[in-house]
Amino acid sequence: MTVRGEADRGEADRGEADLAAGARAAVALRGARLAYGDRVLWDGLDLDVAPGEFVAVLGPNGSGKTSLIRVLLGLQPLSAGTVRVAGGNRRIGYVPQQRAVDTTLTLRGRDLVGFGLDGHGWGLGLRGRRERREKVDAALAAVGATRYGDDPVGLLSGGEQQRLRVAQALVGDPEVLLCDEPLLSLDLANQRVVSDLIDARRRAAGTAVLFVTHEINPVLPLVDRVLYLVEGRFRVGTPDEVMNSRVLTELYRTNVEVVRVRGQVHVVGAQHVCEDEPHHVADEG
Ligand SMILES: Nc1ncnc2c1ncn2[C@@H]1O[C@H](COP(=O)(O)OP(=O)(O)OP(=O)(O)O)[C@@H](O)[C@H]1O
Repeated sequence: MTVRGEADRGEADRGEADLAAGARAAVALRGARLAYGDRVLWDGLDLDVAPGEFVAVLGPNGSGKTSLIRVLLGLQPLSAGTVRVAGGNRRIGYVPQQRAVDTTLTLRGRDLVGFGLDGHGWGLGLRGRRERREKVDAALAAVGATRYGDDPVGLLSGGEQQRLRVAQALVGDPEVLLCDEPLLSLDLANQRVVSDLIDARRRAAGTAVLFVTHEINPVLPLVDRVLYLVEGRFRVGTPDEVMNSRVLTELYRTNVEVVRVRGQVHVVGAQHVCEDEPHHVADEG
């Protein structure tokens, strides 16, 4: 048992409350630091993502968004701090960027979705095979892909392929869904379909969502909180708390104006920071 004096009790109680919140969270990062050599992508990152919460991860090229996803997938160790994901790596769904698939790919949609099921525990028996097929059928139906579930993936449109990737990520009933620019190169209608599918899932099943994106507007109505990364600095908060001129000017260290037009957020003046200047390391979190 640890004995502590009055003076440090407040601090310790806060620490315990923090630990309790972390234990309930679907994703908990504490004092997380990621550096490649002497280049620090982020440091001192504390983030709890609650079950069912939708967190958008924003930031310019090279700010470490994909690296954060890799840490959560267990593919990249932290340089310091801790990371915990509910259910461990087996309960994570992952939706990658939409990208062109070789048109000669003869793999069927339902096979692609089936890759999302852990091969273990299903057995080779009839019952295992039937349960597996039912799960895949349900996942195909949930994303509206039943019609083309038996077609070769290479012949499907980008939007249809992306629905299958969402089905693949969801078929294993994940507690955490990690999405890395899943709307890139989709038209507006398909952006809407894919983001609505993800939103429906987190509402129905309490799946926590971390959603990396360059463009917040297509998901703005769904976003509970934003993690905004810029050159080693970051802010976490609601879209209103983070996506405003004062906070983004601090983050980018240049004059940035955030304008809201018809419910959309437009960031003016930040683009040149990531396009013209080499990415460099900031020394603070
Ligand atoms: N394994 C690695 N070793 C060294 N540097 C790396 C490694 N992985 C990524 N980087 C560098 O870290 C930086 C952050 O990369 P990351 O892909 O996480 O950024 P990002 O925010 O997702 O960028 P983008 O928006 O361009 O996709 C990049 O400059 C990248 O070159």
